[in-house]
Amino acid sequence: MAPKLVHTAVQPAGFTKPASLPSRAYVTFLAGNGDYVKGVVGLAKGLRNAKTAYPLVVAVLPDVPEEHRQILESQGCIVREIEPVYPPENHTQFAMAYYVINYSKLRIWEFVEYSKMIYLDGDIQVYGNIDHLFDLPDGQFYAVMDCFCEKTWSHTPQYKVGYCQQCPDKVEWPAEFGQPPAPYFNAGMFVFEPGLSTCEDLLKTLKLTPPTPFAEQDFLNMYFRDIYKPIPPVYNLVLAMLWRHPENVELEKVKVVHYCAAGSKPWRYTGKEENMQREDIKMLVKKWWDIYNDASLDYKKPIAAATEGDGEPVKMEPFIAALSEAGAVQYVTAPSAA
Ligand SMILES: O=c1ccn([C@@H]2O[C@H](COP(=O)(O)OP(=O)(O)O)[C@@H](O)[C@H]2O)c(=O)[nH]1
Ligand SMILES: OC[C@H]1O[C@H](O[C@@H]2[C@@H](O)[C@H](O)[C@@H](O)[C@H](O)[C@@H]2O)[C@H](O)[C@@H](O)[C@H]1O
Ligand SMILES: [Mn+2]
Repeated sequence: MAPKLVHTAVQPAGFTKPASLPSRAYVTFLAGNGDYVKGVVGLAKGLRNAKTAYPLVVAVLPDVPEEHRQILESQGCIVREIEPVYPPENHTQFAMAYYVINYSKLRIWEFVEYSKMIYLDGDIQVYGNIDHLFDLPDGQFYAVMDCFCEKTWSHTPQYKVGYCQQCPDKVEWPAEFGQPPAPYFNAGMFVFEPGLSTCEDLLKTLKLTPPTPFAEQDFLNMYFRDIYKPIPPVYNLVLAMLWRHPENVELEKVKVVHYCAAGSKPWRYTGKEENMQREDIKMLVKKWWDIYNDASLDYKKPIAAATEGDGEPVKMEPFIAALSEAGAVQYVTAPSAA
């Protein structure tokens, strides 16, 4: 079913897309009326800070309140409502109970006005320009490999034998277990091509696939297994890599940070959970807040170019001066951090 266009998709400045570029956009997913909207505001400002040429589309579930949608639009986001997607009836124990809502992420394959998109979780921040990923060859699914060492993986055979794809030589995959697991990606960030037939097939296949602990991440890994191409961890630093595989991380080169470790969501950070008092974690949380609170990164609505009758552009300065004197012109600022 074609996505309901709840808000007219405008090409906001700050994400100005040169006319010649093919239709590309970043896309994230927002559910509920809770605090993840802060994550998405931070992401929108981070992409602006990284000087991306492309807009940020936010796929929102119907339960995202109008106030949150307006906050996102005031930050230059293109807000698109999607229909929820639920897994088949199941008694699966998801790694996190709320993962059941994450299957709705699959709706982004319906955004066919874009030829290529980069999906980013709302708890991700972009610290360096990654627009070049849009130029990766079509027909593949690009994402960063995950790590199996966190407790969230304790249900798996690899966790039980201490095998991790991040260090395949450290613990041999036991031959009696058969083939080692195929390369497995973290579904917080990926480069993909929307397509209605792919979307239909995803949803049809989902109906026949028993849910598993990592919900849509497991499903996407199974579905795209044959065209999955790993990309370097600089494009999605799963924070646990800092203590699980520091030898695989060059923090100064990291462009994308994924605040998915327990206790690391910056807008909820208390520092109480395991690993949360690490200097690198505290630095990365501060880095996120510096962008979130930076008013210079708030979206500034472009003033529509007006022209005199003879087609000459009108000089806007005098009008702006008069309006600002009257206190009528102000830029929307991000919601308070409170
Ligand atoms: O209450 C919620 C939970 C999740 N999400 C979205 O779903 C994504 C995946 O969830 P999360 O990042 O918490 O999973 P993790 O990567 O931490 O396992 C989030 O980044 C958000 O974009 C949301 O909008 N509201
Ligand atoms: O719904 C399943 C979720 O699975 C993933 O969560 C992470 C997180 O659980 C970490 O705590 C684990 O350590 C990590 O391995 C795991 O991938 C994605 O980041 C998220 O976008 C979503 O797909
Ligand atoms: Mn995440």
